[in-house]
Parts: sequence; C-alpha cells; structure tokens
Amino acid sequence: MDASPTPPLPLRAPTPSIDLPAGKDRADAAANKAAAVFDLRREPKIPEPFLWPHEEARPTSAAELEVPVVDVGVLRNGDGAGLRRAAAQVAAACATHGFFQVCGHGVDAALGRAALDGASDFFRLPLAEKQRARRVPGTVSGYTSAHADRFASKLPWKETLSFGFHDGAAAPVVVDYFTGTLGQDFEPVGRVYQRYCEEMKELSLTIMELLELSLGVERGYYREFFEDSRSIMRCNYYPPCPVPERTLGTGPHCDPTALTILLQDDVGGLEVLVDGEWRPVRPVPGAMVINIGDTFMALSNGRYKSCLHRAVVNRRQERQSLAFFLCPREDRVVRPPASAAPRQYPDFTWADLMRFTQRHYRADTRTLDAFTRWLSHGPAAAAPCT
Ligand SMILES: C=C1C[C@]23C[C@H]1CC[C@H]2[C@]1(C)CCC[C@@](C)(C(=O)O)[C@H]1[C@@H]3C(=O)O
Ligand SMILES: O=C(O)CCC(=O)C(=O)O
Ligand SMILES: [Fe+2]
Repeated sequence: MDASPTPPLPLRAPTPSIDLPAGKDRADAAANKAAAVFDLRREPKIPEPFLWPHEEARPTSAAELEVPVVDVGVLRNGDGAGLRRAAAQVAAACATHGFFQVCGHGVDAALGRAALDGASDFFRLPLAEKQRARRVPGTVSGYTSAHADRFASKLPWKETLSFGFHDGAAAPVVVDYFTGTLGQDFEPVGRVYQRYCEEMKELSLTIMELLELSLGVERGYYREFFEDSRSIMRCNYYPPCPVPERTLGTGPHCDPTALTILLQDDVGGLEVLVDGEWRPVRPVPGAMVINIGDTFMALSNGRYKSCLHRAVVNRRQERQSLAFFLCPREDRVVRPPASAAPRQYPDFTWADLMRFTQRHYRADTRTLDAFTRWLSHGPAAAAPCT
C-alpha cells in the first residue's frame, strides 16, 4: 500500500475546463457539448478536456498480450485433467497481469450478437432520446456522454449506458429498467439484456469456482459470496477519433468491482499494462475477456491482482464492448478467507467502495489504496463532489 497518504482527488477538477452552465440542465448541456465533439462534421478538432497527458496516453506496444483462452466447459463435464489445466492457466494469468479469456462458456453467440446490436441501436438514437436515460448523479446507472457531467478534464472518448442486475427479484429488473426509463418500445432490447445478464451471472459463478480451485480456497467460498450478487452491466460505445493518440476511450484503471466479463466486437482497443508496456488484447471470436477487479483482489488478500487496463480509440472505426461487472450484495463485508494473513486490506462493503467511486473519487490505477486511506481518515477526508 502507498505509505504517503494523499487525499482522494475531488471528482471535479478545481477549475472546470469546459464552461458548464450551473443548475439542473448541467448534465444535458455537458452531454450536448460532448456529443457535439463526437459529431466530427461540426468539431474537426479535439477540445482540451478530451486531451489526456502523454503518460496515460502513451503509445501502444507492438507486442500483443498472450492471453490464455481457458476452457471453462471442464467445470461442467467432470474432466479432471481439464479442470487442473484450467486452474493452472488461471493461476498463471492472475499472478501476472490478471487477464484471461474463456471459451466453452455456454453463452449463446446469437445472444451476445443481439446484445451488441441492441447497444448499437441505443447509441444511434438522437441525443435527446438517450438523455431520457441520463445517469442519475451519484449512481452508476444511466447514459453518459464522455462523463462530461462528472469530470472537467481527461474526458473519455466514449458514451456509456449502465444499469444494475440481480436475479431472484419478482420482476425482471433489466426489462423494467429499459421500459421504465425509455418506454414500452424498449421491452425487446430489455429482454435481450435480461437474458444476457442472467447468462453473465451464471458464468461469473462458474469462474468463481475456478478461482477457488486455482487459489486452493475452500470449495464454495467465493461462489456463495456472489450467489446474491447485485452487478452492473455497462455498454461502451467508442466513436472514431481524429487524433486517437491524444485521447483515450477509457483511461488507465483497475475495475473497482470483483470480476469483469467483457464481450468486445472485432475492432480491438483493450490494452493491459504489463512491465510498463501497453499490450493489446486481440479479440478472439466467441471468447469472453475476464479480468480481476479490486474487490476480488481484496477477497484474495492481494494474491490475485486487480488488472491495470485501458481502452484506446482509432480514426476509422467505432468500437463497442459490453462489460458485466460482478459485485457483491451491497452490505456484504468484503473479507478474505480466515486463513489469509497478514491482512492486506481492511474489511469494507461494496456499498462503501461503490459510493467512493461515484461521489468522491474517479476510479483509476490506485482506487483501492485511496479508498482504504479514505476509510481510515473517515468520510470527512474526501472532498465531496459537487
Ligand atoms: C464501479 C464502477 C465505476 C466504473 C464502472 C464500474 C467499474 C469500472 C469503473 C470505471 C470504468 C473505471 C475507469 C473510470 C470510469 C469513471 C469510467 O471511465 O467509466 C469508471 C466507471 C464509473 O465510475 O462510471
Ligand atoms: O472497452 C474496453 O475494452 C474496456 C472497458 C473497461 O475497461 C471498462 O468499462 O471498465
Ligand atoms: Fe475496466
């Protein structure tokens, strides 16, 4: 952990570098301004807020990252040797960069395609329609354009649509989100994402079993921890960019969540920091990209590392990715198995870490350390985000 305590950065830069009008229309004005930038016919150059420091926007390595493709089907077909091989592949990946891809996951390719197409249709809507789903301040749910309603600099070159998922509810929560936010016409796409999220949850529980095996943790410890998970689904849309080397689709970060299952289209843009180099992860048709997040790093007492990654953009092609972020039920205490010693992180709840990233601190490469300092200093230590 970083010894030198530095207070979490305020979410908004002290001198906003885009002149956002105050008041309730700020989110609309910010999205309009950001959307205008994405409409390159009107804004051929990139405004300052979208420019990233060279250190974070360093060039991509020519060497793609060799990410193992693990066949998780072995967890269902009782193939003992296959299981040991899969656990060894996961252990090797998670002890280094923390990324691996999975095949044999059982997720219908047509469902993945329908989810990507559903996101395309949404992001092609007129801005005013997308704004009907605008992000509720202080939460992760909703539509945002470049997070321009939250940040004043280093704006990501992307639009996002995020919503929550948990099963076991009386009604299908994702269908209700789409119809309740966007109207009855959106029920079909709501049903696609309801099914997609149900599949993602099942796959994440399978991967938890594999992580238990690879860590030698008692069977069921992680799977049971996430049985009643309440996760986040996020659709990322990255428009083409005229100066891709000066901006980023998603800046360098570790996911604060526990596990990420990413379905990306065939364009490419996901990169992982390994030995100081930004290494591209080539899209593998039919495979899903898996990475460990901060919450699982804490659950493994630091044995598996939350992975540092980013998404770059390009001049020619738009890109899409669907990220399913597995999160514990909000009030569950994030604590590694009792045998884990010495403890690397304090107990915390996902509700606290989520609140920290949505109201006090922009998730980056040091979120968990900043969060544990914030916890020890008490909430007063954070500069509340206005
Ligand atoms: C809990 C979350 C916060 C973010 C979405 C989920 C998991 C990943 C986080 C994020 C993508 C990390 C990079 C910065 C961020 C602001 C973004 O670019 O979207 C983060 C998400 C968020 O706070 O909305
Ligand atoms: O779009 C990608 O490839 C990565 C996105 C990501 O890291 C995220 O949304 O957390
Ligand atoms: Fe991420």
